[in-house]
Amino acid sequence: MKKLLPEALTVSAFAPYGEVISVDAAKRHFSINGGNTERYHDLAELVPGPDGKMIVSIFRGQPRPLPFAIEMMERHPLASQAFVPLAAQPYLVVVARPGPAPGPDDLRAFLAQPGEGVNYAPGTWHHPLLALNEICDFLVVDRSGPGHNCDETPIAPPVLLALA
Ligand SMILES: NC(=O)N[C@@H](O)C(=O)O
Ligand code: NI
Repeated sequence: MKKLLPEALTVSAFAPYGEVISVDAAKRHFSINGGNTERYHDLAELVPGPDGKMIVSIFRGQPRPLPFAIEMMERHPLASQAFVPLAAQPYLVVVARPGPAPGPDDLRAFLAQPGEGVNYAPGTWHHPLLALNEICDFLVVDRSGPGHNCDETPIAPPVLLALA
């Protein structure tokens, strides 16, 4: 089974798939509230899609055992989907570029640190939430609206996601 090792999550590396949501990723930040607060501004392109609206949810993810077989990927063709970790644990992100269904060689993995969120652009292939180490909560911003917004595809043969 092909092994997939994660790389560090950076703005440039993740650019084909969406945005990184973090203080360090901010293009613009400025002081507000009389100097009490710094605003890290406009971090992600939220796309609700046709007749949709963006909603905020919390996903409580069970930790995934590693190594973990990546057997499927999904995409949301109509809208973006953002995950922001609320726990002090790293997590894994496995993605492939928007477009035709990916094969085992098209996958990339990133190790996201606490404080680093991701926003999947519409159509970005990704594996469902991959929490690590303990039950972790994530704030999720994604679409509510009519129509089909989740395609799944098998990854065959599966790819073995590991940290080393
Ligand atoms: N099903 C669902 O809402 N979650 C997935 O889209 C995911 O990316 O975890
Ligand atoms: Ni998803």
